[in-house]
Parts: sequence; C-alpha cells; structure tokens
Amino acid sequence: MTGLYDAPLSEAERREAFLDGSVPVAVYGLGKMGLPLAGVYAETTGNVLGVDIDEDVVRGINDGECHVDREPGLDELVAEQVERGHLRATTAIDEAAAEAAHHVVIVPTPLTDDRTPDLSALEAVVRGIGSGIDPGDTVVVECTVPPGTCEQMVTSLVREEGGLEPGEYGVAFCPERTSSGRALKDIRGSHPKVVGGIDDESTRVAELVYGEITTNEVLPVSDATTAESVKLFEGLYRDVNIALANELARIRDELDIDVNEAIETANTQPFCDIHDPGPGVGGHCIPYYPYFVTTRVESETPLIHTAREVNDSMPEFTVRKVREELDATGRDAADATVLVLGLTYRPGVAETAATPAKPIIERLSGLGASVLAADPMLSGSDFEEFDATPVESDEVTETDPDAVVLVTPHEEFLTLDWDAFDDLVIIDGRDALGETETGHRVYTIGSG
Ligand SMILES: NC(=O)C1=CN([C@@H]2O[C@H](COP(=O)(O)OP(=O)(O)OC[C@H]3O[C@@H](n4cnc5c(N)ncnc54)[C@H](O)[C@@H]3O)[C@@H](O)[C@H]2O)C=CC1
Ligand SMILES: CC(=O)N[C@@H]1[C@@H](OP(=O)(O)OP(=O)(O)OC[C@H]2O[C@@H](n3ccc(=O)[nH]c3=O)[C@H](O)[C@@H]2O)O[C@H](C(=O)O)[C@@H](O)[C@@H]1O
Repeated sequence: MTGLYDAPLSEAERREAFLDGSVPVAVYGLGKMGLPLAGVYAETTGNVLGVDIDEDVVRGINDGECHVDREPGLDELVAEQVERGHLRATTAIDEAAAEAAHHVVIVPTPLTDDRTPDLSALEAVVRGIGSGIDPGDTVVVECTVPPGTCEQMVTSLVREEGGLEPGEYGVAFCPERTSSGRALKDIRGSHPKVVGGIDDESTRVAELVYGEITTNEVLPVSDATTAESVKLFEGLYRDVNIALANELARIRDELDIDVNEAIETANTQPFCDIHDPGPGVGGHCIPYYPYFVTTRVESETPLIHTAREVNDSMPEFTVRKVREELDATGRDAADATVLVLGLTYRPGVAETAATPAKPIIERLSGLGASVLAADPMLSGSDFEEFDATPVESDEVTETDPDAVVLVTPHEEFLTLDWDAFDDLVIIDGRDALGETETGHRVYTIGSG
C-alpha cells in the first residue's frame, strides 16, 4: 500500500487501509507530546515507527518503557503497543522516511535567543522525510509553527530533498491542542481536531486520518496557514488574558482588595474569563507563540508586545514583594536566605523552558540573598541552569530560610509542615496555599 494522497480507493477503502496498518506511519519527535501521539496512532493503526535523535529515548521505547512522567495511561499504552509490535522507535530518520507513507512531525519549535522562531529541528526532519518520501505520501505537521510554514518551508524542503511537487503528496497542519498531564485524553478527543491542508486532497486525507484518531469532531479549515494561525491565536488569547490578570495583581495593593476574589467573581459573567495572576508565564508555548506571529508581519502589534512585557515583569514584581515583606519584618533581603519552591514552568510537568523561577532566582541572588531551590520533577544536573543551591523536595523543612517563594506549586509542596519553619515570610505565587493556616506572614500574588 502506498500513501492515502490521491489514492485510487473509495473513502471506505482508504479508511480500511489506514486502520489495518497498510499505510505505515512515522512519528518524528517522541517527547511529552510525540510519545503519547505515537501511542494513539499505534493503537489505531498497529503500524507506527517513532523517530527521535535521542538514543536513550529510542532505546527506552523499544524496551517498552515510557520516559514521560505523570501522563495517566501512557506507561501502559507504550508497553502494550511495543509488546504487540504496533510501535517501535529508531534514530534512523532516512529508513523511517522511506518506509512510512504518513509522516507526523512533532519536534520542538522553540525561540532563538533573539526571539525568532527556531525551526531547525523541523527543517532537519522535513529534509529527512523528503529524502524518503514517495508520491501519495502525506506529511502532517503537529508542532506549532509560524503562519505559512507548511505552504512555503515544508513544500520547498520536500522539493529540494525529494523532487516532489505539491499535488504528488500531501501536507497538512493539524495542531496539537494537548496539555501535559492529560495528553492521552486530549489527543483522543478533549477538543475538536483542527486540520488544514495545502490543498483540498491534503485536507481530505487529514480529515480521514484524524477522524479515526479522535473521538471528537474534526474541524477542516480553508488551508494550512489558517490551521497554523488557529493554534497561535489560542496561545495569543491566553498570553494576553494572563497579562490582564497580572496587571490587576500589580495594582492590588493600591485597590486594597483581594483581586483573585474579584476575578473569580467577575468570571461568573459568561463573557468574562480573566485568567490567573502569577509570578510569570513559562513553557515553550505560551511565551513563545506571540513571536511566531509578530516576527511574521510588518504591521505593529502593540497589544501582543505589551502583554509579553507585563507577563515578563512578574518575576521582578515577585522579588519586590519578597524584599518588601522581609523589610516589614525588619530583615534585609541582602542578608536573607530564600527558598524557592518549584522550578518547572507549571506543576507536574518536567519542563523548564522560560520558567519564571529562573529570573526570580537571578534577581534574588542579585539582591545578595542566598537562594535555595527545590523541585520534585528535577534531579542532579537539571538544577545547574539555576543560580541556587538545590534542596531535595523531602528535605525542604530541614532548611532555615527567612523567606519561601512558592513559584510552581507541585502537589508535594501543598502538604508541607509549615510549623517546621521559624518566623517565615511566604510569597505564594499562585494562590496555592488558599486557606491553609501556615502560622507565617503570607503575601499572595493577587490577594495580598
Ligand atoms: N508540550 C506541550 O504542552 C505542547 C507542545 N506542542 C508542540 O509540540 C512540540 C514538541 O513539544 P514536546 O513534545 O513538549 O517537546 P519535548 O522536548 O518534550 O520532546 C521533543 C522530542 O523531539 C526530539 N527531537 C528533537 N529534535 C529532533 C529531530 N531533529 N528529529 C527527531 N526528534 C527530535 C527530542 O529528542 C525530544 O524527544 C513543541 O515544540 C510545540 O510546538 C503543542 C502542544 C502542547
Ligand atoms: C491555549 C492553551 O490553553 N494552551 C495550552 C498551553 O499549555 P501549557 O502547558 O503551555 O500551560 P499553560 O497552562 O498555558 O501555562 C503556561 C504558563 O502560563 C502560566 N499561567 C497559566 C494560566 C493562567 O491563568 N496564569 C498563568 O500564569 C502557567 O503557570 C505557565 O507558566 O500551551 C499548549 C501548547 O500549545 O503547547 C496547549 O496545547 C495547551 O492547550
């Protein structure tokens, strides 16, 4: 069986070919998103080859192991699909590209240091696919990309490496609308699956494929660039709305109200969905996606930039609160020991990209404080990127800090024995302590 693009088959025959494994699938990128996606493709078609550049990732998967933590159901799915021969992994991208007829790309698309999209991994993978692609194949891009990437970059790389023209093979953008910690639920159908091809046949193939992958509806849009924009708009909406919440938290002291209470109450109005304030916005998604749009257009985009500035100002705001609260208890931050709890960008996810913990620690050290840091999802060398002394999460109550900053409220930190500390100042970055009586002086971002 060759690929589904322009296949001389009826809709039912195409579906049957996909479901019985006659259309070999390759998934490029086996990380927090790619591994669950490969698992769902494997349980659907029984014929998936995963590709990753990390030999440890490949070896672990071929041993039936799952390297992605805290994803309910993923350990079992990977073990079962590998054991049944439905899923295997390789670092040999050329082999995979030659063997597969349906190519799914979900590798990192981060930002460079000067805040332009870094599509180097995508380029490497699409070149690899181009070297092995056949007429009738389909390339599906799931990693988030700037608008126009599929129409332009993907087709020109396939032309360069494989000599194929659009119309001989398919390209579709099918955004991954998945959150870590609930990846299988999301991939299988928490949200409608958006699909957009560079031509109608590409859209049709993506619609058929994702009609089998998701239990939710499939939303075909006009073209790939529209689908790319849908994904980015979701992220832009979130960044701008978090910035509104953060700006309200910044004026909380002057209003002398609990802004978190006011936000929660305002949101009882169906047209209001103000998000949660916090110590900053991290991850390789929300803080990055705005630049995928602003670097793509000449027009001014003041709202997008201002939202980024507000969100990126929250680490400084958080450290200012540490200084003010220590000051109010007669202590100088310069002589203080500060314990930072939570370094990943949000609870339960082992990802430190753009984490606010990093600038918070840098600013605390800049004040002269000695900084301790704990995070149950990090170990050993993971702490090296932070200018702080690592503390085992189950040993934090053996430290004697003057202040604790709760940046990322992993569940392990919600049951801490606060009595073990003396005369603490606590900055609760995420209103995570709620009504917990800590017996210490607490400043909660948003609530005061
Ligand atoms: N993490 C998330 O919450 C979401 C991420 N996304 C998109 O998915 C992309 C991937 O995200 P994650 O899975 O979280 O990243 P990750 O960092 O967890 O995994 C990426 C995987 O790709 C592999 N890789 C890197 N370069 C490669 C190459 N040239 N060829 C083959 N494999 C390569 C890495 O070894 C790693 O195993 C993101 O860049 C983003 O655009 C979309 C929705 C949600
Ligand atoms: C529009 C949307 O909700 N996008 C989701 C987002 O997931 P992600 O894992 O990046 O987490 P997130 O909940 O958006 O949080 C990002 C950052 O923003 C912070 N955050 C989040 C929500 C909020 O009200 N306030 C706030 O400060 C978080 O602490 C975190 O540091 O980005 C994912 C992605 O695109 O990678 C996407 O699939 C997810 O659905």
